[in-house]
Amino acid sequence: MRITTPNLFSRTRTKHLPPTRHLSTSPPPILSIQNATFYLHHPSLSSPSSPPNPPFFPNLTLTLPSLSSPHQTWAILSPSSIIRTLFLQILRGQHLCFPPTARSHPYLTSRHQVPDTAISYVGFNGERQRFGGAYLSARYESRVEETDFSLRMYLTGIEGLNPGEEVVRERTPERGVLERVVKDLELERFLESPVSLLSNGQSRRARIGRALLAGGGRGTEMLCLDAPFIGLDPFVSKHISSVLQRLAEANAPRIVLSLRPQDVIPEWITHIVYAGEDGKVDALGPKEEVFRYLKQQYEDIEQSPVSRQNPEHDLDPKLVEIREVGRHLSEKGDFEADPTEPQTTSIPILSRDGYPQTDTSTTPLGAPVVEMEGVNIKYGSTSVLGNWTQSTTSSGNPTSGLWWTVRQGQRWGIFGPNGSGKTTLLSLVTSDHPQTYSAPVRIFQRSRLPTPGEPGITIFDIQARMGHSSPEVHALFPKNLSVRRTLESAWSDTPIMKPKLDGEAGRRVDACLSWFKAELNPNPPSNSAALSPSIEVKLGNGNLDWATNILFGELSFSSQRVLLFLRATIRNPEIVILDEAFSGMDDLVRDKCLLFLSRGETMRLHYHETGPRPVEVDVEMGAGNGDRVAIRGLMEHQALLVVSHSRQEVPGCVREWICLPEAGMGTPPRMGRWDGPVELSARRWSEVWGLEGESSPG
Ligand SMILES: Nc1ncnc2c1ncn2[C@@H]1O[C@H](COP(=O)(O)OP(=O)(O)OP(=O)(O)O)[C@@H](O)[C@H]1O
Repeated sequence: MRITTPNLFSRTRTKHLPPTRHLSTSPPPILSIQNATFYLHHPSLSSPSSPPNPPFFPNLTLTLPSLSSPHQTWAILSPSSIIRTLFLQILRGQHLCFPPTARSHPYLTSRHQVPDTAISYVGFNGERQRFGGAYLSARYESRVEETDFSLRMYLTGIEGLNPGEEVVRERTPERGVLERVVKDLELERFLESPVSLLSNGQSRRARIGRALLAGGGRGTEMLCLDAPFIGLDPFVSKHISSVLQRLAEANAPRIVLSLRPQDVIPEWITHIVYAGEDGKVDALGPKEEVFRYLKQQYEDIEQSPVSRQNPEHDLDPKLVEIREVGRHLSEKGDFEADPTEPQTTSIPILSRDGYPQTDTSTTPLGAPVVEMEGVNIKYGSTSVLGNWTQSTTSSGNPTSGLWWTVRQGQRWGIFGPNGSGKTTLLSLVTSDHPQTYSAPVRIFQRSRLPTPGEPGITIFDIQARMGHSSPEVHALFPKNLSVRRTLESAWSDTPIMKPKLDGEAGRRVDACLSWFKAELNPNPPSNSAALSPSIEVKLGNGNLDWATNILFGELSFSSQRVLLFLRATIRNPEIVILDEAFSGMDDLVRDKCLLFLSRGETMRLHYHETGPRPVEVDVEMGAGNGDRVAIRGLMEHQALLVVSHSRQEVPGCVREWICLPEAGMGTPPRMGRWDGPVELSARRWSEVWGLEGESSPG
């Protein structure tokens, strides 16, 4: 049974909080929205057979000043990536506004500018693709194509081979502007390098720099940055935040950010718009006021008599949302929630993927699947991985290069600052890196080159025994494969080759599609919420035709990430590599994937009054479900390698960790072992970053 608390959210009208006074001599606002509602398609064209076309931000009233005292800098805070992006797009004049005159850009109009060019948007989905989309192996070729453009060319937008004089004049930044932006973003040493070589963190900074320099650095009045801190290490995040603060406070340009509830909200953000998953703005105004409102909502839910009397029942989705947002904000110290009465419950605390605070269980370790014995990866004279001496467990003596062994049954977290070599390390495991041939690396106990009495292992052997999801795989994945074919491609050598499927493979594909249909089917039938996936599978009710008709490229970014995560894990391969695999997913979707990674179809997350809790599916369905389970999660013969910059995205099963040093430091990597899931202990995360005793870096 589902409990709703109708009165809690009866205030569906936006909470408008007191406005800041504008200077009497102020120029007109840069954006004015007066009681407007937005649509993706014209509402009069909607028919019962057309895709859903809900109104967004209904009856929104919002004014962004072009200049104000005290200074205002706005951010949109939402748990939904789609809503965050839509909001920023709406600021730029995109999407249909009703009534059409309700949205205007008076400041731009007074200067004969148009939002399309004067307001820039920088999103961070599919970054690699925009950098030329070379496959990962191409990134490591020692000779880069001469036509590959340099970071300097990318930043100015002068990328063609023979740009016209006018283009060059228009795009060349004023003297000193390029140098300042490059210095601020710490990109000086990469200026003449091909952009295809940049790490994820470096390319993120490059994209911000390019937006700042658009039109020669003269044209951008406002810069909308969509979740700019995803994928950045805590130190780079701090640095970029201070650069943005300086720009925002100088109005050069004005900055609007989108933020996830778990992001550190920069101190210099003064105003917030909070919009829920349903696309409605619940509150907007000065940050402190919005926090006060969210805190009140959060505490109302925590103390709601309706849900307290029924702690074992699922909560209404809106309550789940506010509760999750409130939990993130109070954990980060954005507000201090009043302690609720302790719950008398005998249920032990578990991470969202079902691991206890201190985990005493042991997974038997099997054979080594990755062995690195003194790896040092260099380009010319610059070493990017392994430029250190390290004590090895075998000899105990300091030896040069990276020494690292991964065994079956181990779950590793690979951490380190942006540019420290995490992706390079994984490219040696997947054998995408050409130096895998010469470096002392053994995969599945074999080298790439033959050794006396033993043939070398081929790339097809290696990749058939691995599942891999990463931003690079995502950027290059063929967009025209159907949802079903995407999953089936786990059984083929390359995504476009015909997969070799058997009955078991088909059963697994169907199980994933049923379990994740809410996340993967953008046009669910109206009655689809009635049954939980496990019950639907049991009853054989699930019609999965949609998965053959919908293409990978038609899904949202978050759903594409879900699909690639499933493709990496569906076969239970010997090595699973999840490189930033959960970044860009919305919180609740990510939690569902994390639980599926470890427990497959055997557990489901329930959102109770006492918080989200994984429960055995057998309990939900009655005993006897065991024989119907096609996917049970990670198994003993598998090794897991995870790269993430965000604690929330690290699976609860990860125990071993390695933290690579900042490039050029010459210090060895630090390694350790956690005694439980990192989700339940900020101390464990601080340990990785060498910050014990300090507040958690995120
Ligand atoms: N072919 C190449 N030539 C020169 N330098 C390269 C090449 N390929 C990668 N690099 C450099 O190697 C360093 C390590 O990059 P890598 O992508 O492995 O870092 P990372 O730890 O994964 O970073 P992030 O967290 O930002 O994703 C970076 O400074 C990158 O610019």
